[in-house]
Amino acid sequence: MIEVNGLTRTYGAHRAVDDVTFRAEPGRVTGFLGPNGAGKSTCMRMMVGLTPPTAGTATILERQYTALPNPGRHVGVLLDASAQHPGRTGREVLTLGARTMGLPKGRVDELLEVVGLTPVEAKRQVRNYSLGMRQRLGIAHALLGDPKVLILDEPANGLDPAGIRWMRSLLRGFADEGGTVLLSSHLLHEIEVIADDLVVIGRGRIVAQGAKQELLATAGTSVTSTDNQRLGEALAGQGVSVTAVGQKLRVDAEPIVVGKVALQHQIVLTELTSAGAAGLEDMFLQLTAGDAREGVAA
Ligand SMILES: Nc1ncnc2c1ncn2[C@@H]1O[C@H](COP(=O)(O)OP(=O)(O)OP(=O)(O)O)[C@@H](O)[C@H]1O
Repeated sequence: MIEVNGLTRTYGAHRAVDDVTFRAEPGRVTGFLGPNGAGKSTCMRMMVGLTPPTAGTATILERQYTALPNPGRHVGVLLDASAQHPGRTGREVLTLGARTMGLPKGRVDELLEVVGLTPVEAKRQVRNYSLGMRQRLGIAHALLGDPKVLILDEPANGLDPAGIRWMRSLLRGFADEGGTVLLSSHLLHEIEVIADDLVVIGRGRIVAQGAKQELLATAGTSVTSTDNQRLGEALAGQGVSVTAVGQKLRVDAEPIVVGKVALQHQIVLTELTSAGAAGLEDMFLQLTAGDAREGVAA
């Protein structure tokens, strides 16, 4: 269990993290979502004692991280996969970790196998690792002490699709055995498959949180038609809330309501679905609007 209460961090006049409160429960994967610069990493750094909070508290297994004896045996942390000493080999990194935590040497080989780093790769210096290999090494390091809690900052960064699938099943298995997982991402679709709960942060503040299924249920309907303008007006005329999202409309009503209104007004629908994850993504973009940096669309 991770409990964060009123966590705040200011840098000068800038509130990087502003009164953040949430819990990550055992047996569940909690996705910590937000656009670039929202405050995810700063929050996670405060949880593990690397950045002192301006106000508020964070406890892991009911204690502050810095008060945990042999913390690696309780909490696995991966904040920056590139933070390892580049001159050490992967095996050396894990061996050092195992020694610090008082673990048998055999644990290193076990973990290398778990994360799919081959013996040849384990002998290479970290400077020659790809980002995906560094993430695997970081996950191995986080799992080394057989912790009950995992705190992972953007662990999918640099992993290929097979790697992302592997990581998902690894974290699912960890949570299914009663572990607590908190993982951050700025990409919803990356963690929507695996997360049970979501905490959405924008400009340092929590903008939404709850069980993913409940958030999905509130995501409404996604619709496209040959005349979105008229359809939007017709729906609004019936008191239904409508938001334009790109080429689509997101409607706070069941698909059947949208279909009936379209029929009444003789508007041809080209797509009509429960918004589901796409709706959640729209919601995420709206909730964090103003935080996202606009760029040239891909
Ligand atoms: N040491 C620092 N000094 C000043 N400002 C900082 C410092 N660390 C973070 N910030 C600011 O705090 C805000 C939150 O940054 P943070 O790295 O926590 O965001 P994030 O959600 O993890 O973003 P990303 O998805 O890009 O990793 C940003 O505006 C950042 O510039």
